[in-house]
Amino acid sequence: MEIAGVILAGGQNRRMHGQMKALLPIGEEMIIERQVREMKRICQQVILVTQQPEVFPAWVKREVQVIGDEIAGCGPLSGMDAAFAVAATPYVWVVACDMPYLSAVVAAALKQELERLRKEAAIPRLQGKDHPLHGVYRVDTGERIRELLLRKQYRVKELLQQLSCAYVEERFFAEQDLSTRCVININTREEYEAFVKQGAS
Ligand SMILES: Nc1nc2c(ncn2[C@@H]2O[C@H](COP(=O)(O)OP(=O)(O)OP(=O)(O)O)[C@@H](O)[C@H]2O)c(=O)[nH]1
Repeated sequence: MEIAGVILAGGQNRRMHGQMKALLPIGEEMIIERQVREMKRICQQVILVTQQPEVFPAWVKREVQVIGDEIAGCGPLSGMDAAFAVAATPYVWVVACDMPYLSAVVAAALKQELERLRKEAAIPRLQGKDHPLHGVYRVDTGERIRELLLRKQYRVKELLQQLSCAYVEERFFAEQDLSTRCVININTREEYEAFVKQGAS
């Protein structure tokens, strides 16, 4: 598939009172376990970008490449910048560490769409909202990310404006029988508790 998976886990988890969201259990597994398993279905390389490698269990360090931000703490673009620099594939699938339902099937479809339309990124756009943190990018867009960081432009929205993007909407998901729940993320304790209560699996 020529694609690397990137899990961004360098945020401050403020809305979760500092608790690392990647380690939250959903059903039998932690989110990170589900994510690594799902990414390995299509990715030759899986990269975890975090400033807190010590909180992750030892198996994570065996299974994935753990790196830190180079330009630290400026939001998701910091993690993307570091990961794109070490990715050894032409494409990169980026996710946030708080997405339990990320989908390899969706990522593969995004990559195909990106190639078909000869774009630089393929981004889900659902109910009018863009989801760059379940997006597929050409790895050479890393240069643009670095430039943005050096100009102190830290918004992912800014990156999307600079790239030629294929925006993939509900119709695409429906036509290919893909679930849109891949973009769900958990930001707060309340959201997490609601998730567990409804018996999320
Ligand atoms: N590597 C890296 N990842 C980041 C950084 N900032 C945010 N992220 C990740 O990007 C994703 C989206 O981040 P947010 O939800 O905006 O921030 P958060 O830290 O998770 O949560 P809050 O502090 O509650 O806003 C999460 O997976 C974060 O871990 C950063 O500076 N570096």
